[in-house]
Amino acid sequence: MSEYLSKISSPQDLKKLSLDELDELTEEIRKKIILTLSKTGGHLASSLGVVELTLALHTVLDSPKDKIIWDVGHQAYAHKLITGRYNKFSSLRQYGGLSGFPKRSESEHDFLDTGHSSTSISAALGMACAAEHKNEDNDVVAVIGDGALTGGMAFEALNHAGHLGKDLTVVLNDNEMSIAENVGAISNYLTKLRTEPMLHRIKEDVEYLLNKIPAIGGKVFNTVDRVKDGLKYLVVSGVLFEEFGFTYLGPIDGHDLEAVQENLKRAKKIKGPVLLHAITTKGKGYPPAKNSPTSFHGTSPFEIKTGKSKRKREIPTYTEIFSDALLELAAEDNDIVGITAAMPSGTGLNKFKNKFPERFYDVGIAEQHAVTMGVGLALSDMKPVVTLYSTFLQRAYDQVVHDVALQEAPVTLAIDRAGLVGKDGETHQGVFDYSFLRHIPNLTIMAPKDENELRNMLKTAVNHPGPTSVRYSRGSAIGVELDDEIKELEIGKAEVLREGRDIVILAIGSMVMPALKASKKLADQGIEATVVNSRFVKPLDKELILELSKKCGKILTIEEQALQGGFGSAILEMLSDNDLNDIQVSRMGIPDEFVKQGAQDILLGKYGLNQTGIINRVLKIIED
Ligand SMILES: Cc1ncc(C[n+]2csc(CCOP(=O)(O)OP(=O)(O)O)c2C)c(N)n1
Ligand SMILES: CC(=O)[C@@H](O)[C@H](O)COP(=O)(O)O
Ligand SMILES: [Mg+2]
Repeated sequence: MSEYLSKISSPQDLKKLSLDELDELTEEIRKKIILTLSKTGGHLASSLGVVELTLALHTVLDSPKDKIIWDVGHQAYAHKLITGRYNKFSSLRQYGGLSGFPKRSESEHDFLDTGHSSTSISAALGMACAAEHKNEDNDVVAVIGDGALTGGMAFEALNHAGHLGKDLTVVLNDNEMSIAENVGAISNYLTKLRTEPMLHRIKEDVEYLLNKIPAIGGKVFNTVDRVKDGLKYLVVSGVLFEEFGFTYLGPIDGHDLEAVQENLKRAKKIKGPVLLHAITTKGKGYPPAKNSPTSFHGTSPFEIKTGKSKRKREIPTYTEIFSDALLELAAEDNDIVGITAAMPSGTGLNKFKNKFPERFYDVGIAEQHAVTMGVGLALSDMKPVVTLYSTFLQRAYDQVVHDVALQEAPVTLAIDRAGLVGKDGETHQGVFDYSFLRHIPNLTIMAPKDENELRNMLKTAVNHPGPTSVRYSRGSAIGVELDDEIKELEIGKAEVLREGRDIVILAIGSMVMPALKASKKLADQGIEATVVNSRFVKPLDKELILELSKKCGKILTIEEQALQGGFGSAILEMLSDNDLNDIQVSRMGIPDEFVKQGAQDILLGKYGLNQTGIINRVLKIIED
């Protein structure tokens, strides 16, 4: 029974509660999050880890006057619950419901729409600068995780914030985890800060004593300063952050509400940027999530008692097919290297990591670096497979242009979660990759119709002498039986799956099978469609497509991608370039809008990208 939580409609209500009452509230918040996510799924472990931090922030600060920016935003469920969204919380991540991330359109307490990592310090700095320009007296706090701190953008922002010296607080929520184990030198450095408390004690004691020495003239003062400076290097303190121009506070126990409150108050008083290092536990309060934070980072619905997932999947996912195919290819080819940007489980590279640890690289949340590191490997005769979600590849656009394509480096971009990803919503839909890759010279762009073709495309890609990309969907593949052998495909060759006189359907990737099924139903109504599995967005099978277009005169293109600049646009361009402007072309895909959250099948249905939608569209074209 909720005693406090249901009555909290804004952070102001929190301020009326005593510490003991706030403590009880943390329990209620955790229960509510666990209960809701057991039904909806979502980012459980991260959210459970910041409950005290959230209450401390909202009791010390005065939101919405003061601004709290959550990095990535996947940990902001407690924030949502106490900022007027308690009653809507069961709609979390559902179609039409509350977003799983902060959304400015949802609340006056959300200041930045997030989902992608490492943006918080930059945005917070911009807001701190704006406050100064406008003579406004408000605090700005960025809350960033240790994983998000591996992103280059976070360091660009620290660098600049320290230089500007504006009042800004960065709360570093250090739970020693990204989605998987956190990686890199910064992560090791944070471990030192956490694990050498003796050295902190010494530093604090000596500083205290030095401050007691009366400042008789500049000489002693300078000596004291120099000793203190030297001390920073002697002991492990937050020296790295201090060198960036920040005052370092911590490390503190991020679950000790009072300690966090006190340190936030201290930070408010300090001039210039402050970094408050809070140690938290991912999954706190729910043993299955605490024991297995990676599985409960983003979870599907689960049984509360055991933590067991309720999802039943009989057909393997495309990610699993990719993961096994890569293992098979790498077993025969020592040059194949796997790269992930902090998503070894999500991309299926975990298996590769276990089997070929010496050929596996987790670069942290650093997509740009992942791509250009791949270039270095490729230009040194290795065969890198850079495995990224479509939405996160957006981060590395220039690296693909300038480093991969310009030098024709044989890098394979394995683009997972391409198309509609579902409940993560706008920030994560992978619907732009054809558009931002298609115009880049030298790149070969493929998308498979089923699992066998994914395997074949992967082999084609790793053995191709130039840059390639293969994109595949989130979730289950088609369920076809796997061929004994993985075969290379001829670059730029499409496949005619069915011949018919009334219309030519040019489908690509995930849209091929629905188009084929639709064509069979249409045949029952006397409409005969040619169905082409286009396979390549670049190079297109020009000869085949021009021939079919001239013969039939009616084309329908179908893709799980933005229509602007996508596969259908490529067909239009090709027809126009060949003076075939009288061919009737219709295009199915995602219109010029950001795709909201919801289950994948709901979203596909909304845009007509399923069997029924295709049938309706063909009927309309034929009737017109
Ligand atoms: C640019 C980008 N790459 C990858 C991701 C996927 N991702 C989401 S959360 C996360 C880990 C974040 O770790 P941390 O900041 O420490 O937060 P925690 O979950 O530990 O609280 C990753 C890799 C992302 N959101 N954005
Ligand atoms: C917040 C974030 O970016 C990831 O946790 C993402 O939600 C993972 O998506 P998948 O569930 O598709 O792996
Ligand atoms: Mg973390």
